Order: sequence, then C-alpha cells, then structure tokens
Amino acid sequence: MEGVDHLAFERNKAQFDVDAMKIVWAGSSHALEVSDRMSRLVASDPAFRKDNRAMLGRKELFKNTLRKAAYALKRIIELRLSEEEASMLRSFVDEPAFTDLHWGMFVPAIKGQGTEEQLKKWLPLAQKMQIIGCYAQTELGHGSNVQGLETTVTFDPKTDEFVIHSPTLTSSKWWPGGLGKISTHAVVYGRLITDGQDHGVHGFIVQLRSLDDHLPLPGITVGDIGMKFGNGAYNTMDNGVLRFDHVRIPRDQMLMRVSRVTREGKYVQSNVPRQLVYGTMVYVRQTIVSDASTALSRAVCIATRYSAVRRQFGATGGNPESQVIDYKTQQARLFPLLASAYAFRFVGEWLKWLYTDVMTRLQANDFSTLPEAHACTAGLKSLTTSATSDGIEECRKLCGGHGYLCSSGLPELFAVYVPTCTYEGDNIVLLLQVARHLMKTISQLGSGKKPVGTVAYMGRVEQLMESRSDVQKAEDWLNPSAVLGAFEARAARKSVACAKNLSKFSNPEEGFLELSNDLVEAARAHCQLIVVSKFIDKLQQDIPGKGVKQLLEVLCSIYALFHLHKHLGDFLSTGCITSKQGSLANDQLRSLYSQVRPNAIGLVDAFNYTDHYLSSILGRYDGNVYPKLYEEAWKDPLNDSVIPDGFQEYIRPMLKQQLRNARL
Ligand SMILES: CC/C=C\C/C=C/C/C=C\C/C=C\C/C=C\C/C=C/C(=O)SCCNC(=O)CCNC(=O)[C@H](O)C(C)(C)COP(=O)(O)OP(=O)(O)OC[C@H]1O[C@@H](n2cnc3c(N)ncnc32)[C@H](O)[C@@H]1OP(=O)(O)O
Ligand SMILES: Cc1cc2nc3c(=O)[nH]c(=O)nc-3n(C[C@H](O)[C@H](O)[C@H](O)COP(=O)(O)OP(=O)(O)OC[C@H]3O[C@@H](n4cnc5c(N)ncnc54)[C@H](O)[C@@H]3O)c2cc1C
Repeated sequence: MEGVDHLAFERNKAQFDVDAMKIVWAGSSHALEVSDRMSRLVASDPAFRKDNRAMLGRKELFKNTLRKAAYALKRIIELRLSEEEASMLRSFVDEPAFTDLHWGMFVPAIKGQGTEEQLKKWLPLAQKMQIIGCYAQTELGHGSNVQGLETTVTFDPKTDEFVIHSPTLTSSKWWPGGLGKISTHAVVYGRLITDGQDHGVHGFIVQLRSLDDHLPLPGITVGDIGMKFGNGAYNTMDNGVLRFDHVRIPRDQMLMRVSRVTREGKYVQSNVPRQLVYGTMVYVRQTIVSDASTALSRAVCIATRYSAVRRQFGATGGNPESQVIDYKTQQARLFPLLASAYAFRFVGEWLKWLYTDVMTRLQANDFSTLPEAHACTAGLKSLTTSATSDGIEECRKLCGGHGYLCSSGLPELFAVYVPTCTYEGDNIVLLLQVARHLMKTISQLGSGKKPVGTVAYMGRVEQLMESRSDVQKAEDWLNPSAVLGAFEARAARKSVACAKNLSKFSNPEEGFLELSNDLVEAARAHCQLIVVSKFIDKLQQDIPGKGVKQLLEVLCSIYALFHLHKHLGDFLSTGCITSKQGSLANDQLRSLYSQVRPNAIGLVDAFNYTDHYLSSILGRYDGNVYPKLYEEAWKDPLNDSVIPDGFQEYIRPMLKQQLRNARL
C-alpha cells in the first residue's frame, strides 16, 4: 500500500530518542542539518537518478557519470554551497567518478606536498576545476612496493626541466582513477634522478592533456584499463594507463615541500621527514575509515529493515509467520554488524582528530606522532574495510534470495566497496606495517622510551603478561575495564610472542617474512583493541537524549564480546581468559541481542539515509517491499517485449528440431 508505513509498528518499539541518536551518528547537530539538506537535495533532483545503472553499457554509464559530475558542479555554484556542503552533495550523488580523485587525492597531494608558492599557483586552478587532476602512483608492475616504482624523472640542468620517462612496460602507470579519459593533470610519482644519482620516489605535477582540445600532450600515451568487477559499480570510473616518452616539465612542477632541486641541479632535503611524500595516502586512509562506517551502515540498514518485513515459518493460530529478525541466528549475524557500523563511526571520528593533530604538529615541526598516525591509519583502514566488505556480503545473505537482486542495492554496494581492501594499500601489506610498529615499540621498551598513544598499553606489558580476567558472571563482561583488560592482554601477548620468536632469527628481515602470519594476527588484535577502546572512550562523553547512551553501551559491548567470541582461540591460548569466562561472554551476548531487537529499526533510522541514497527496495523506509519488487521486475529491459530477441532466431528452430526428432 502506497503511503503506508509498514514499519511503523517497529518504529513504535524504539526505547530511545532516535533524533538524538541521529546527531550522535552525524557528529553534531550542524553536520546532521547539512547532511540532511544535501541528501534531500540530491534525492529530489531527477538528474541524480541512479536506479538504472545496472542496465547501462560502459559508454552510456560513463557518459551519464560525466553528466552528473558537471551538473553537480553547476548546482554547487548556483546554490553557492560551502566546501562542506559541496563535499556532502558529491557524496550523496553516490557514483564513483573522476571528481573523487580530483578532490580526494590530487588536491590533498598538492596541499600536503607543495610549497607555499606551488599552493598559490595550483590550488585555485584545481579548486575552480579549471584543471582536473588525479593521483598517478601505481604502475603495472609495482603497487604495494612504492620504492620499486620505475618511472624516471631526470633533471636536465641545460633547460631547467625534468624529463619524465616510462623505461619499461611494467613502468606504465596503471590504475589511477580519473586518468583514463578525463584528467588534464596528474600528480605523478617517479624516481628523481639528478646528475646520475637516484634520490628515490617523489611527486610531480604533470599536464597530460591539452586544455584546448583534451588531446594527450606530445610523448603521452593514455587510456582506460578496461571493465572492472560488477556491471555498473566501479565502471563509472575511468581507471587509466599512462606512458611517458621523455616528457618535459618545468623544474617548479616538482612538489618541493619535502625536498627540492635547485636551478643548478642540487638535491636539497628540508627538515620534514621523507615519509611525508606518502602523506596523501595517510590522509585518504583516514577518510576511508569513516567511509567504512557509511558503507557498512547502508548494508545494515537494508538488511535490518528487510529482516523486519520478511516473514518465514511459525504461523500459529491464524497469526502471521515470524519476522526473520526474531530468529536468534539472524540477530547474531546482523547485530554485530550494526554494532560495527557504530564502532567504525566513532573510531573514524577519533582518527580524524588524530590526523588533524598530526597536521597541526607538523606545522610546528613536531614529527613525533607521524609513526603513530601511519600505523593507526594503515591498521584501521585495513581492519574496517575488510570487515565492511565481509559485512556487506553477509547482509546480502541475510536478505536471502532477494538480496541477490540488483534492486536490493547490495550487489552494487559490494562491487563498489570491495576494492577498498586493495586500494590505498593492500590490507595485508598495511597490517604488516602495523606489525613493524608494534615490534619496534617492544624492542624499545628496554631503552626506557615510554610508549605513547595507542601503544601506551605496551608500557604495562609485564603486568599484562601476568593478568587474569576477574569476570565471574555474565554481567561482569558489561564492565568496560573487564573488556579492555582482556583485549589489551591478548594484543600484548600476541605481540610479545612474535617479538620473542623474531629474536631467534639472526636476520630480523628473514624472521619477519617467516613469522608474517603471526605478525598480521598480532596487528589485527592491536587494531581491534583500538576500536574497542575508542568506543569506550566515546561513552565517557556527555551524550544527551533519552536512552541513547544506554543503547550505545549495549552496542559497544556487542562489538567487543562478539570479537571475543569470534577470536576465542586467541583469548584462551594466550591465557587471558578461561573457557568458563568465554562462555559467560557468549551468554551476555545473547542478552545484549535481545536488548537491541526492539530498537533495531530505530538504530538504522538514526543513519538518516534517504531512499535515494540507499537505492534498495528491500531497505525502503516504509518497508513496502513486495509491491515494489513486483513493479520493478517489469522494468527490466528483458520484459520490454513478451518474446525476447533471439528467441525466433535460436530457440524456435531448436524447439522445432527437437520436436521433429521426437516424432521420428
Ligand atoms: C563506497 C565508496 C567508499 C569509499 C571511498 C573512499 C574515499 C576516500 C576519499 C577520497 C579518495 C577517492 C577515491 C578513492 C578511490 C580510489 C583511490 C585509490 C588510490 C590509490 O590506491 S593510490 C596508491 C596507494 N598505494 C599504496 O597505498 C601503496 C602501499 N604501499 C605503501 O604505502 C608503502 O610503500 C609501504 C608498504 C607502507 C612501505 O613500504 P616500505 O616497506 O618500502 O617502507 P619504506 O621504506 O617506504 O618506509 C620506511 C619507513 O617509513 C614509514 N612509512 C611508510 N609509509 C608511511 C606513511 N604513509 N606515512 C608515514 N610513515 C610511513 C615506515 O613505517 C618506516 O618507518 P620506520 O623506518 O620503520 O620508522
Ligand atoms: C579500484 C582501484 C582504484 C585504484 N586507484 C588508484 C589510484 O587512483 N592511483 C594509484 O596510484 N593507484 C590506484 N590503485 C592501485 C592500488 O593502490 C594498488 O592496487 C594497491 O596499492 C595494491 O597494490 P598491488 O596491486 O601492487 O598489489 P600487490 O602488492 O601485487 O598484491 C598482490 C598480493 O600480494 C600480497 N603481497 C604484496 N606484498 C606483500 C608483502 N610484502 N608481504 C605479504 N604479502 C604481500 C598482497 O597481500 C596481495 O595478496 C587502485 C586500485 C584499484 C583496485
């Protein structure tokens, strides 16, 4: 029935103030107001329609994306939107596009690595979109190993220029989004060579295409790398290939904040650490963590609403069948994902703070927190994107057969999301970076250097090696210190075990390779500890609204105890808890799921997503699923005609032949 809220009876069950929770989710009343306004603006404009994407061929799909990008900019200018509003509007358009790389990587790379002079020259051009840029780092043969890039950038003192060259096939730039067809410029990473000396990888601003006719400039070969996973999905993006044949750029297009080349060709390093060349990746990894909570919450919103609508079995005495959300197995799969979405939101908020703090310190030449920022952004990017990708797929399964339909919104969400496990650093490679940080921290404990930030607990390592959980009954697991104690002890013990094993190797690098699986597990345990502890920290804040804080406490406990249960082997084998305590945690989880159940729809409503943004019939706000699914099926191009193309040509003769054979 049109106009009827089929989920109203669920909404009435909520025991908390949903509007107050919306503010907590958005981060502030202001952020909620802006995101609400921008999402409605996009949803109400037919130019931003996206329900037909799965049906479009690549060229049509891509052209459609270009139209939307140009239209979005037009609206941003017409409505005089602020940077914050514009960025929200673009995110609600919800279509991967070259603009993501322009705003998400090209502009930040210039901001982070350019000198004042370079910012003055390039930023206004980029900000007004008079040029369009991308981030060209990865090559056909080299992605994770940035130091292995082959592109050469050789200084020619005669002309005061750099000569950029792709010496081999494997040195072709490969993957950069926006590069394939649209970008006019790129920040290109290559090996800087002056006077025959290789100074390693640096970034350069390079013009790729003419601003007059958009044709590639001389010496440049550029194109799209081809269709990617999923039909519509990420194919709205022109990931590209790029080759240079001795292309010349002026010397002042080297991004020179970290180091520079003088007119005479002298290489001069400034006082900022070399690793700042990797700074854009740190920035983007940080944004990816917040985006993980967005992607996971979308999937969870769809699966939760549909689980309340869907009924199977259990019809007794004329009553309808049971809602699948009431099955304990459904709750045990769904509610930890709901809790994870909130957990990632809060750890994302904290990571943003950490990043901002690091940036402020960098301005004052304090580089002390850079390793912590690198380890946290790398580790949390890895943890949250892996969990979100798996979570989206789990949500598809939670929706049964209908989840497999494109109209559920879940296949496209998965296909668009899943490369986050690879881009901005393969998730295993990034966990190994965290492991290095942990091993370094442990190795420095003896020197009296006190570990700070997220590794501060390592300073209590002796106590953590001995500690025993004092949980005696299920409710004891609701105590944050019991949870923190167990997670800290597990993380510390896993790292210490790795460090002990590493010390048996005469060559530490050999040991690192040999023990890398254990190191990855130790890094994961450390990252889970960060998520749990930041959720607990969030709950120390004043959180207004009836029942809001109580529900967040429930979700926090679910996040922690679900992971304790999932990784019980870790907690038991390291002796942090007993098997009895493990089973008490499981008992407590069951009770927590029951507390979430009446609030489940309210908790997903608090994400404040429009139906346009969710683009899911199963996740519709009004729960009017079946009539809309039925209606949608008839819109498929296959249903344009009763008899499909190809039937007369192939199937009719086949049928006739088979009938003839049968009669013989
Ligand atoms: C639904 C849609 C959802 C989400 C969309 C998300 C949007 C975000 C917004 C904007 C972006 C828009 C669109 C996104 C789409 C796609 C974009 C994708 C872009 C890319 O993928 S760009 C390419 C990214 N490439 C990588 O990440 C490569 C990974 N490799 C590395 O980073 C490094 O090489 C590695 C592996 C970390 C280190 O290599 P290595 O072992 O060689 O170490 P080094 O010798 O280089 O380093 C030694 C030293 O330096 C420290 N360090 C390393 N990295 C950093 C760093 N980044 N910052 C600070 N410090 C660093 C390292 O710890 C060592 O320290 P030590 O000497 O031990 O003290
Ligand atoms: C959709 C998408 C968009 C992208 N956009 C951009 C972009 O805009 N700009 C850009 O420059 N790049 C971009 N990339 C490239 C991306 O950053 C790289 O693909 C990514 O960094 C992974 O590197 P790789 O492909 O070399 O993987 P590889 O390193 O080859 O990984 C292959 C396998 O080897 C394993 N492995 C590698 N090294 C180690 C190790 N040391 N120890 C253990 N295992 C290891 C990995 O875990 C993985 O299982 C994009 C990629 C994708 C998929």
